[in-house]
Amino acid sequence: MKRGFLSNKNKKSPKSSPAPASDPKPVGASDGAQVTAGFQLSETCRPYSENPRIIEADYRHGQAPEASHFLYVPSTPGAATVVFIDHLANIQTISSWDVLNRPPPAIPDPPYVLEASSDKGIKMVARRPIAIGELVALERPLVVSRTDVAIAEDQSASGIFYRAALSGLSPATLSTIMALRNSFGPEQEPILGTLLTNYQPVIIPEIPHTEYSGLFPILCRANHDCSPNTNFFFNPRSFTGQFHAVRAIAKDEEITVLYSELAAPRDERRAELQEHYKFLCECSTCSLRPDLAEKSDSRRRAIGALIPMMHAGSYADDLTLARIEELLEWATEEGMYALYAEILVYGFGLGMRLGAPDVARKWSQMAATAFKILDGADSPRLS
Ligand SMILES: C[S@@+](CC[C@H](N)C(=O)[O-])C[C@H]1O[C@@H](n2cnc3c(N)ncnc32)[C@H](O)[C@@H]1O
Repeated sequence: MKRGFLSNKNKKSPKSSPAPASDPKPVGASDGAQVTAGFQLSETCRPYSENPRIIEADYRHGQAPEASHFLYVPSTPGAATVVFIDHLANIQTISSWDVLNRPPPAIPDPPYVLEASSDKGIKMVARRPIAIGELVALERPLVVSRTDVAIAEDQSASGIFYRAALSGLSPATLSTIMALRNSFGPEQEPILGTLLTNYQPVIIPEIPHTEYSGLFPILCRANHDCSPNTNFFFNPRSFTGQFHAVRAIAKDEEITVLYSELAAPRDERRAELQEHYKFLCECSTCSLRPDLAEKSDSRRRAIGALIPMMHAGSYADDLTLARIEELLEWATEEGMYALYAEILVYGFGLGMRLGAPDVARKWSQMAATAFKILDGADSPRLS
């Protein structure tokens, strides 16, 4: 899956009313607000409930269904390690989830270390060989925000909204967030710049049709590669972000993940990465010599052309099993493991349509194996 971007940059608040004239100030101590220097609830915030600890982000929205609220977990003032930013109805749903009261599972002997890189800031590196399908890293998010969160214009560019949202987190959590990389310069408010640099996509099946972004403070240290060696999967059962190795990773090899659209030619991938993450990709695929780069581009284009049909479940009349075989081979050689799995599912459908049940069965089994490698045994795609 493509990395999640916030789509809130110009999102208007649900109901606009005049901005308050004065600077933001903390609400009274009696409401239990954790106030950290520079991070405080704005004067448009007001407590909604103490346990669960929910703050209405902007009372000027009145009872608008899409008015933003903050939920802090755990509720104890000063102890929160996660903030959820969402509409009230979803916030109330989330606050009832027992999984958030349980510690996440731990990997006893994590196979990675974080190191300084010569050119990319911090990087994640394998400290021992990692097997294909191995769970590499796992952690809870510190921030989970719906991607289309409504923020009043007077609170967005100034950072008031996000300072308020983060103000209820524990000081240690806040420090962790503020130590993360911000690849945006003065063009972006610093907290939003940090979130945009590091967010990963979160799908919460219990809340369908809503996209979320999550801030995972270790996972976000992994750099991008156009043929990544891990897949990011958000596991709703444990409410954790996870990296699963999609091929064997050697000791000392950098652990990478995908930030961009895989099935796009190099120039498009680079343009997208430059725009959203402010770097020029020089991964091995982007650094191929011209003839090989052209070959890679045409293969990725061909796979990309299939995606709308895969999503629609439609099949061209002239599509053959041999063509699917060819695309599977290209996806493997291009290191596009997530798309390889999707093509297998699509090929299963084609095999059934063309009266080739043996081929269909083989691809269905291979798809199940691929999903287990990509997401682990909890993959929703295995059911
Ligand atoms: C989510 S952070 C990754 C971790 C980051 N290296 C750090 O120091 O925390 C994203 C930022 O890392 C850098 N980055 C990630 N992948 C890169 C790559 N393949 N080449 C160069 N810089 C990269 C870019 O500055 C990008 O905006």
